[in-house]
Amino acid sequence: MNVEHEFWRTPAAAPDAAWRERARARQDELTKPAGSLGRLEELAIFMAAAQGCDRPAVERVNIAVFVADHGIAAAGVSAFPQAVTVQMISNLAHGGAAISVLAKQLAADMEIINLGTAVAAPALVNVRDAVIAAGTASFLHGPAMTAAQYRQALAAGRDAAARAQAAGCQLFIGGEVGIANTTAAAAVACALLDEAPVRLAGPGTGLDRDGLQHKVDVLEQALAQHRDALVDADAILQYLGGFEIVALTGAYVHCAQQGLPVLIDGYISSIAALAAARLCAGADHWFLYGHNSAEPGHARVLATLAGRPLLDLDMRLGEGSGAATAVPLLRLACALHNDMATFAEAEIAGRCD
Ligand SMILES: O=C(O)c1ccc[n+]([C@@H]2O[C@H](COP(=O)([O-])O)[C@@H](O)[C@H]2O)c1
Ligand SMILES: Cc1cc2nc[nH]c2cc1C
Repeated sequence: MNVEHEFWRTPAAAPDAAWRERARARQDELTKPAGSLGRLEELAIFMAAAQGCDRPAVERVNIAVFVADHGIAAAGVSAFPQAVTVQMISNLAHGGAAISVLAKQLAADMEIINLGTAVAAPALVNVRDAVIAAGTASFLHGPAMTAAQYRQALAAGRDAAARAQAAGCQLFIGGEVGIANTTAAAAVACALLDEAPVRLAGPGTGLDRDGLQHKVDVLEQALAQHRDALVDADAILQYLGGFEIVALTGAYVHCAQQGLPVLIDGYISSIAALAAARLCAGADHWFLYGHNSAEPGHARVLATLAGRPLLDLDMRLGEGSGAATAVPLLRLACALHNDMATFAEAEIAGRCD
């Protein structure tokens, strides 16, 4: 591996403490009892520190949806057939996917990035071709991807984040689609957290009880088989991850290194965020968490990241949909911070003490 090009090893600096303190002082001057806007105050303070300014904004949002297939799908671990992944590329491109609708409502820029499906996707003008292979290999039979493919997937994510930043984006959202990716993500999380599959695997797209038991069995078998190889986060992602999971990881690392705040989506995205924090010291300082996924293992992953999701709507779709749904809250938090009158401006009496 060429050490010079291992961008994911460079630590991320923390958001600016001086701007954070200035924003906190402003919040205390606004016409409300201090702290009465609760976490909306914290959100605005975070954005002011992240953007290094006293009037933060979340108008320009970029959503990058990474799509890839998974060899582990052949083990029967999803409620849906693998063909859905490639079919969803067309749906995303034609505006029919949930995230397409949300992106339009938010006036967000959306990129669809094809990292490789079992059946090749049709060429579509608004789908970026970043195909690495026709999906990963099954991690029941060997590593999910080669070391070269791992680096390629990280770089695909980094490049998407770099394009977003070059376009002036103020908030980055990563989304994913990939049948069976809750199994790959669970495998990565089990290895990173040294947890048993029964604690982190869930129904995904809708497995029944027997289906979930089979998924747990598959995960136990794979983790036992690769135990000696899973020496660090790089090996864990290479052996057990998926192209879209690794691309999300690369995108989050780059955002953090460039000081671009990220709104993390659900189960798969949060596991990529955990991996990013393991690869790149300080990356998680730049992460906000959009929602609490209904996938049961999500809470355990968020607890490790000390992430407090903004919404709890029983969503479990992926695509970036939970994060996108939380964007209006961030916008409102910034509007309150920027536009409310201070006590002095409104000539309102302050606290008695
Ligand atoms: O993001 C989540 O919390 C989430 C939870 C469950 C399922 N998903 C989506 O469902 C797909 C994976 O589910 P599965 O059952 O095929 O592993 C994949 O396309 C994900 O985007 C996403
Ligand atoms: C239809 C469908 C849409 C999705 N979007 C993300 N994961 C998905 C899984 C399915 C099955």
